Amino acid sequence: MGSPPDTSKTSKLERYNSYLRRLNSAKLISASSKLLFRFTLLATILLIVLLTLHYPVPFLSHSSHPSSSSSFTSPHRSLLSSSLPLESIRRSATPSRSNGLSVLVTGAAGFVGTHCSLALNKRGDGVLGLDNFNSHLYDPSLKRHRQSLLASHSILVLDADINDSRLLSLLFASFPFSHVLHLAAQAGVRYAAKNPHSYIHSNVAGLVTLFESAAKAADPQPAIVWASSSSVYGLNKNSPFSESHTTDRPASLYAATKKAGEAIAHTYNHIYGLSITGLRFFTVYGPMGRPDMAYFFFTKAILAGKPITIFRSPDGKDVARDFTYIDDVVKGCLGALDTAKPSTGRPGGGPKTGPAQLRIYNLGNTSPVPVAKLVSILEKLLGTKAKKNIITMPSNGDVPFTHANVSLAAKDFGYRPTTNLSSGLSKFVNWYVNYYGIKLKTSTGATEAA
Ligand SMILES: O=C(O)[C@H]1O[C@H](OP(=O)(O)OP(=O)(O)OC[C@H]2O[C@@H](n3ccc(=O)[nH]c3=O)[C@H](O)[C@@H]2O)[C@H](O)[C@@H](O)[C@H]1O
Repeated sequence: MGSPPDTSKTSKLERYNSYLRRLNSAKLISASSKLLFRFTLLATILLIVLLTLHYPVPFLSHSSHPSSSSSFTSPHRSLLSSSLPLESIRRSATPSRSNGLSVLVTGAAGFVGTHCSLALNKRGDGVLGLDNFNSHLYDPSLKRHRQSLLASHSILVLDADINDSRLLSLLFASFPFSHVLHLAAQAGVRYAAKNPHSYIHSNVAGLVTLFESAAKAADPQPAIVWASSSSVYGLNKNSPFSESHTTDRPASLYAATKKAGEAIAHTYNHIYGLSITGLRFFTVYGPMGRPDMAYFFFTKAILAGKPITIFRSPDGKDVARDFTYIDDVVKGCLGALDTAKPSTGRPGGGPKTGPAQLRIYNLGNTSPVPVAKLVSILEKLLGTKAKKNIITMPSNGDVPFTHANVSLAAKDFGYRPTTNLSSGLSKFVNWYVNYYGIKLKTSTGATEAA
């Protein structure tokens, strides 16, 4: 019998060949992954270049723009850090008086935002404004007008949404704001039934974005004063409304989002030590006001000879509001800013060093006036009779009356409203006829367009 063939050499050879095959395929894989990596890198760079060319950063500063709008369905693109006008921001936000505040005002081209920004600037505080100039409630050309007015006082208003967390973080990281006056919000009680998600977007998501950025990106953390609303009292029957009353029966989604905001404020105060003050505004009116509010569109309709609808409560009583003049509200906002204590959180959202201030105040006029009376004041001021259509208040989120007790704000920062509805509306009408170029023929006669 012959000896079995010697296979040890052939199997060694096979093992060596298989090793070479593995090595080659590994090289192939590595070469192709390198190629893939380079290709991906190149494609990404190309994409970035293309995006930058096609979508230039939307930035508006002191210029007046005809009509740009944004909404929660098409949020603003974030401002890139390289395109932030840091020098203009610094100039606008730096106080001109010693120990002045440096305030980031959100909603600065809004009604209350504009008046507060002007008042802060007048006394030497620094102001940087943000506004998204949306067209939800009224034609944003009035917001552009307010922006131009602010620009004439060297106050910069950036075209930006409070949901832009990247921008907010950049701003907080770039400038040490001592305070935030947060007035950007989706306002309007009845509009909430038409566009509910805009309220969630601004009053809930936007508020969280602001608190997050202030808590985690700012060093030092600013103190925050923000706009809540009298509407949180909802169907509360105790009058006058006091901060100690329960607010668990909101009548509109608007009210519910403001109430949610107060709860969210509590959380950020508790966890991150943000100093937060909520101000419950009571139907604020005056020059440069909101065209969607009753006193404003009643004026327009009366002058045009068109009918107006006046609501009566379901029990047949007059509907009444604690109408509050803008200058009084501005004094309240400044008082709240001046008495706000610093936040106690550590930069980067670290644990707070101790409890921080958490406050809520009513800012009202303390004397409710029936809507029918407001109309009769307007009739006198405009010299024209209104065509009135009186109906029972539809179930649209409205409440029958509001009435503020302001003793807490009076005690803590000397808040004392001084303007009654007649003199406040007189100032509004003067502004209105000037702004829209309307001539009142005589003090008691008819009116005509200029
Ligand atoms: O304090 C607030 O928290 C809110 O104030 C404001 O809400 P309101 O008090 O509802 O003001 P506004 O619409 O001017 O109606 C005034 C009166 O006219 C009555 N009203 C209204 C419309 C109409 O066609 N007829 C009518 O009688 C109506 O029934 C009411 O009695 C802000 O808009 C809101 O954003 C929020 O800040």
